[in-house]
Amino acid sequence: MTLQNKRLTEEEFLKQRQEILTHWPTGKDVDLQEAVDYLKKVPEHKNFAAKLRKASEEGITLAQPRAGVALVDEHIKLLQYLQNEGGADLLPNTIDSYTRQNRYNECQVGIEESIKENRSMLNGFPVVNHGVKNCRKVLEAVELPLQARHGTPDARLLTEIIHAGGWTSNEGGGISYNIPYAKSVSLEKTILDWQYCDRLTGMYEEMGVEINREPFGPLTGTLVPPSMSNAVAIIEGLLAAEQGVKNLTLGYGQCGNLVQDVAAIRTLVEQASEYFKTYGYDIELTTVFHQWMGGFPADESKAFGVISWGAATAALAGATKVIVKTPHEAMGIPTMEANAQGIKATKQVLNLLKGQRLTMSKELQAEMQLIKAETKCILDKVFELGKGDLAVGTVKAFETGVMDIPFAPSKYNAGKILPARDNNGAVRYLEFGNIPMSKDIKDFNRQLLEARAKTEGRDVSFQMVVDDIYAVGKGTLVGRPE
Ligand SMILES: CC[C@H]1O[C@@H](n2cnc3c(N)ncnc32)[C@H](O)[C@@H]1O
Repeated sequence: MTLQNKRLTEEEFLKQRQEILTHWPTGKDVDLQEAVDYLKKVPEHKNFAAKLRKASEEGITLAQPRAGVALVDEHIKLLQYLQNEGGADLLPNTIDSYTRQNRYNECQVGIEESIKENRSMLNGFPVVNHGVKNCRKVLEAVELPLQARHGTPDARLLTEIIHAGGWTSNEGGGISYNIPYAKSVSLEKTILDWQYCDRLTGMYEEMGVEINREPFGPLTGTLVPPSMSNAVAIIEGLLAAEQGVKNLTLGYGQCGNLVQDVAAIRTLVEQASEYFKTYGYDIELTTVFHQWMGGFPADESKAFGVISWGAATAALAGATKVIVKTPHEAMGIPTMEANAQGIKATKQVLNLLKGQRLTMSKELQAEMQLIKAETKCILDKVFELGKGDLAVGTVKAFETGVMDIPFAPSKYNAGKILPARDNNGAVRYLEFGNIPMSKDIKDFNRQLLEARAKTEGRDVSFQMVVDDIYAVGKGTLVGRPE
């Protein structure tokens, strides 16, 4: 398959499908028509796209945790607890790391060990090994829509199984589930593989089943400048739309400065809508705001402060959905109770702020214009590199460092970009690498960092980046010198 941003033909799709469904025995239980018939019987209140639409119309922000354990019955108990005790509005199925690397044999070992040890020996739900019937068992045990949340470069079999299993949303994308999640998986391969996943979604839509797609907004979750993360989100949205996806949630990871975060969400909606219109895609667009994805304070009370700030920002931005963190974030996988506490704290704030929005101001306007201009610089270059083909342009953009994600493990990422916070905690570009920003944008970013340097009595330097990475965990937003 040559890479191009063009809808897969049925022949190209079915040829891949035949092979993909043999990658694990559970693939043989996937039958597209039977799956459509099952999905059409899923009640509306358990359809992810429908619930997002309702929230968007009502102007409310939904709360969704992350959660996943090795065994089906324990996973069901966990999700029921997060639904009933936590008050979650949407439910996740966080998938384990072996599944994300297509290492299903090791999942099998993890499942057996979990049974033996009577505790989860995997860091998520091994959905491919559990298969369609168990996905349906999970769906039928809860009263909320289900989504797969993972980090899978090749998610073709996973996507086939989750949707046949009645789950009506899938997170991920060819960039966002490669660059932050893999070291040596080619970007061309993951874009091709995610075109398959999006084409399958498009086929369900054409057969009358609504399926939501959610590119992974936060990327490395470490000081990613809003314009870089918005550029990735818009590209993955456009690539998905070309394959027939209709219902998209574009996302963004909280940086911490209120005006910048609200500007990022508002600009994401505006700019993505402009591109969908330009390229003739009729998309139902919603947004997801991820509570702080960087280092967390170990102290649980302080962690609740970070969680609540993320909830407040999501509400004031008017995001359709907020992804919830837990007071165990600094430790690792949360207990069921801690996970529920994160949701309850979040919903308390969402309810207190219901109907409130950050009003327009000259600062907010200026930040939106800056993010829009920076994002346009990046996307214009991507289209130019691809000679109009977005998929080809994206691969070339990463090869040349035009697109560059801070602190990404992938060897296909240039890693020349360096972000740091300005004096108000907004994330700025300290080093641009080969990112093609205009001179006035570069000067403006520099100016803001110089202002911080002056306040702190030190030079703009890499030390600022290091200080900012540890700051939130140590209790501040900006990493001031000690
Ligand atoms: C994207 C990274 C986030 O996913 C969270 N996470 C990963 N696996 C699980 C899991 N199995 N249960 C709950 N939270 C999880 C992790 O704590 C981090 O906040």
